[in-house]
Amino acid sequence: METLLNDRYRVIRTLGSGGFGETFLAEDTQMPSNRRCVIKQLRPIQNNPQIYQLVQERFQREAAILEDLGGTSNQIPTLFAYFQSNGQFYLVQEWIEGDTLTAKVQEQGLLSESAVREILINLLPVLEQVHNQRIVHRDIKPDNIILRHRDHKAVLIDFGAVRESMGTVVNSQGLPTSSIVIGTPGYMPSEQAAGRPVYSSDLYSLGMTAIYLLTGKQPQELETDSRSGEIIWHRHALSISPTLAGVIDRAIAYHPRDRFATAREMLDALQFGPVAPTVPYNQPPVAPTVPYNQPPVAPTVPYNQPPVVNVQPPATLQNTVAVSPGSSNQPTHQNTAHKSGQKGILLGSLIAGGLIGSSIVIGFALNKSNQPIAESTPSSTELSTNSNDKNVPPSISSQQPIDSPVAQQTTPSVQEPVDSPVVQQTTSPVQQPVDSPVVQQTTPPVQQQPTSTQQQINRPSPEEAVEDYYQTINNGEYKEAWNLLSPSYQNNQRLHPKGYLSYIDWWGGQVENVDVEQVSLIENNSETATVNAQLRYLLKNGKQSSSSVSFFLLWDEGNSRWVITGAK
Ligand SMILES: Nc1ncnc2c1ncn2[C@@H]1O[C@H](COP(=O)(O)OP(=O)(O)OP(=O)(O)O)[C@@H](O)[C@H]1O
Repeated sequence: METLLNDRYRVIRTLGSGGFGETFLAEDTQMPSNRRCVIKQLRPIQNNPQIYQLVQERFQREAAILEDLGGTSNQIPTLFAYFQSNGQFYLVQEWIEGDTLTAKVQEQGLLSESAVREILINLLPVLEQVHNQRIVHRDIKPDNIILRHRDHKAVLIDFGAVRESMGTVVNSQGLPTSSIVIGTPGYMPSEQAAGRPVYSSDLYSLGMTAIYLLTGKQPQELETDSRSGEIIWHRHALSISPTLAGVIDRAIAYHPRDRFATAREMLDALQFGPVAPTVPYNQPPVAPTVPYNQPPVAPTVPYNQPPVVNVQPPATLQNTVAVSPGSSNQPTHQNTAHKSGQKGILLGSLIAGGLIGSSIVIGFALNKSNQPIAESTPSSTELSTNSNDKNVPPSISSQQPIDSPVAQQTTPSVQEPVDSPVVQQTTSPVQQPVDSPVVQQTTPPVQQQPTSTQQQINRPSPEEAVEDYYQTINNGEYKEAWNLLSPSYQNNQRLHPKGYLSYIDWWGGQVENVDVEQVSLIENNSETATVNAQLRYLLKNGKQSSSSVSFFLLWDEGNSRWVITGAK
């Protein structure tokens, strides 16, 4: 049966379907040529009339930005129109006839160095324009770059901000903010995964894209150096020049300050090189970007996670995901990112590097299947996310993360709900979510670092941190609670196969309340702590269960809070 969207656009076929809705190729029946166009359907994450108005406003704002962008570069699809229908939002865009870079590699094999250089040289001026308009694309990857047939130019599609507007919620201060961050595991650097994208986040994604073109390897297929966290990719592209390798290395540096500051800088290095690579080309990637024991400044992520290498991710990990942003209202900014310091490097690399692949930050929603997300009972155990496991009551095991999602329909066993992570909100400077995901904000005020004495005085106890974590959940502040988990925990694919969506599916969808019946400190030093907690879950279906969980906490100096790095 013929579908006519908005009484105007005749759908020819579906191009794809993601977590936000479908994308159609259509023809415009109200144009003399019946010109073809791409219609992207977007569904708000929350089906809530109060939120709808906010989503609408934000959608309009972001669409206006897209219109501007399309008008300034012919390597960005023109926005023809936008409309709303049946509670859903639609963008009508120029159809770019061509092949995505993914399709190109799949069909023709690896690209040569000169082809990759040409693509980069072709795209970097576009990115420069985008960044000059204070916009971060947020989802650069081979799937989102189309080589246009007519002129062989690279066209950048699928800007993240409009999709991000679908995650608009009201924060605890009553202000609209986005509950999600858009990005693709492996292509998205850690600061973006934490909700603080900067311009060079796009350069990172472009660097990872170049690696894919040269090696055919998705980020998750690349190993990460266990000491430095750097991505090991040179061995898969031995014949490329030191100049290109150096440019890519610098683009994919874990820390934004080690990357090119601008797209223009990267372009110049590519054209006029050489640049000093973060890791000398051909040298075994042992040397970290910065010394591992360099004094950290406000780590945003724990650094003592076991390194992971060569994780084979599910194929879906190339998909764009929506992720809970960092709990910061602070605008995305490099100053903020600088605070991560060295501590963040290893973990970040784990994330950015490819570990990600399997675990990253992953978001949610965007599961391509339209199936409800399996949410596992949060338990220090993790509920398996295998389809076979979906109906199995989660059990607690040392391997199971606490708040893993699993679509669990059965009555939780006593061991089931365990849960989760931790961290304390009260003393941490609250990082506010960025208001407009699309527009890069200006420099946030630099947080003052408390003195060590102050820190000791103000530091909440680990037991309080665990209690506060559950209080946050009981208050329905799921995003805040999620941000109390370390990135590696958030990114645990086993526990959070759909990232934040898995998390809220469990906590918001199935758990009514959690009582922390008892907490006891097992171990505590200046950096880490272990807390045992006796938890009692009241589920929305009326069932109750109890479990005893050990939480592992890491003191996050920069944010003056404990974060949960694991549980069993
Ligand atoms: N303007 C465009 N011109 C041509 N093809 C496009 C355009 N926009 C998207 N496409 C193609 O349509 C297909 C689906 O696009 P879409 O952006 O929905 O991808 P997705 O990754 O499945 O969704 P999402 O990123 O929202 O989860 C992809 O193959 C993409 O290359």
